Amino acid sequence: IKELILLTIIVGSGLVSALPPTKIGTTKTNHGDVPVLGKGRASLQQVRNPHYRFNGARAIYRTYLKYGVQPPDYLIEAVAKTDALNTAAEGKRDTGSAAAIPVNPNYDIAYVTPVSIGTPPQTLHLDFDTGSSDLWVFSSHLPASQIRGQTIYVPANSSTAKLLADHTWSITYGDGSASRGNVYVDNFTVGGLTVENQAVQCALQVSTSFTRESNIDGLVGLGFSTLNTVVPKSQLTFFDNAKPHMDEPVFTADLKWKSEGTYDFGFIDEKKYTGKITYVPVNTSPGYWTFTSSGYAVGSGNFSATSIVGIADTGTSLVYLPPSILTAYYRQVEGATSSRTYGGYVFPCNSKLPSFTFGIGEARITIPSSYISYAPVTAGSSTCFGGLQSSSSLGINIWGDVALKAAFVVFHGGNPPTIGWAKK
Ligand SMILES: O=C(c1ccc(-c2ccco2)nc1O)N(Cc1ccccn1)C1CC1
Repeated sequence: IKELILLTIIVGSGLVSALPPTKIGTTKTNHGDVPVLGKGRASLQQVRNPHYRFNGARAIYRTYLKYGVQPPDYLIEAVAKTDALNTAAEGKRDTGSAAAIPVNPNYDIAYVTPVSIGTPPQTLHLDFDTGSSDLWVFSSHLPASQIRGQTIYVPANSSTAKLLADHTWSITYGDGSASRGNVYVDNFTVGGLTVENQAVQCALQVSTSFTRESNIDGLVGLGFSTLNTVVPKSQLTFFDNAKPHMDEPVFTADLKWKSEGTYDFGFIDEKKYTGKITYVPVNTSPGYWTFTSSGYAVGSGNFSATSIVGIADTGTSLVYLPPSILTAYYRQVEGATSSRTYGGYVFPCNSKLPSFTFGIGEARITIPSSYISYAPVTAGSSTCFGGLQSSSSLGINIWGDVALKAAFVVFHGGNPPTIGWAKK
């Protein structure tokens, strides 16, 4: 009976898998292909259960029940105690969920998310940006001339703010915008998830494009911390600081066209997507969420299988792709031209636009044509600016909000990081 119990524990625990059978053929079931080993026989491949938490006492307890033997009291107590120890060992499990609000009701120029900083909490609306790794805010250190309606963070009014002496930062973005300043640490809360001693970079100077955007009070960098610009000691992003306290080392982006979406931290909300999530590898060296798309299709045309290396960037409004893809797309748009005046592809606003599909492995994400007719070049114009533009002057392909809002995107910060895409 002892050997039997031991064998039951080892196999029942799912710690080992059955040896792979020699496949003769396969038959379709709702669990995918099952190998058929001749008439009326099949063999099922076991796989490791990643969520399994070993509890030896429970395995023995189950064996007693299996043979109809009443488990002794000490065993019942042992099962409960082991479960409690497992949970305690895993530590507090935090998650957060916060709104991603378009800064402009008519055009998805950018999205902001309410955050709380300091004690008592100061609420600012920040642009969550997977294309950078600095968390910086409009602050009381800015000259009044550079503030136009933004909410500022006043570290002097926070009892938990601490200046990081002799630390400064300076960042320049791809569109030429820039900011610089000094650094505090303080409590930082997003959707109920708090990080204490988060580096909060306070702006002493911002470029005009930030001053003009009155609905953005700063940025939360969600790129890799290697990109952080604080000197002499670079600082960790909110995500890197929060990861050890979260159920899963993930955050997800569910951006929406002209409406409010969400950023979730520490969990994947199954209600926010349909079908399955397809994960692909991430190259972390550039510091961005860099991945390879498997190709594209214009409208209902054939899928062109071609590797497109690019980044998933919530902080960039549009999609920037190689010129060859742009030509293939805009060739289908009546009156489309690449305009030097407006700096990109424009077309008559009443032109019929095809959708644009991109590949994630075998999966396909389709950007509806309504997302690609981005905005009139100037208020009231009948010429519209395209949501797909050329990356030739950037040196990097960027899947910005126009693509991200067509999907549910999982930024998985595991070892190694991966990125997952699902339809919704
Ligand atoms: O804006 C940036 C961007 C973000 C962060 C940094 C940076 C410098 C130092 C640390 O981070 N540099 C950028 O340039 N885009 C998107 C983009 C948009 C338009 C044109 C070029 N690029 C980075 C992700 C590629």
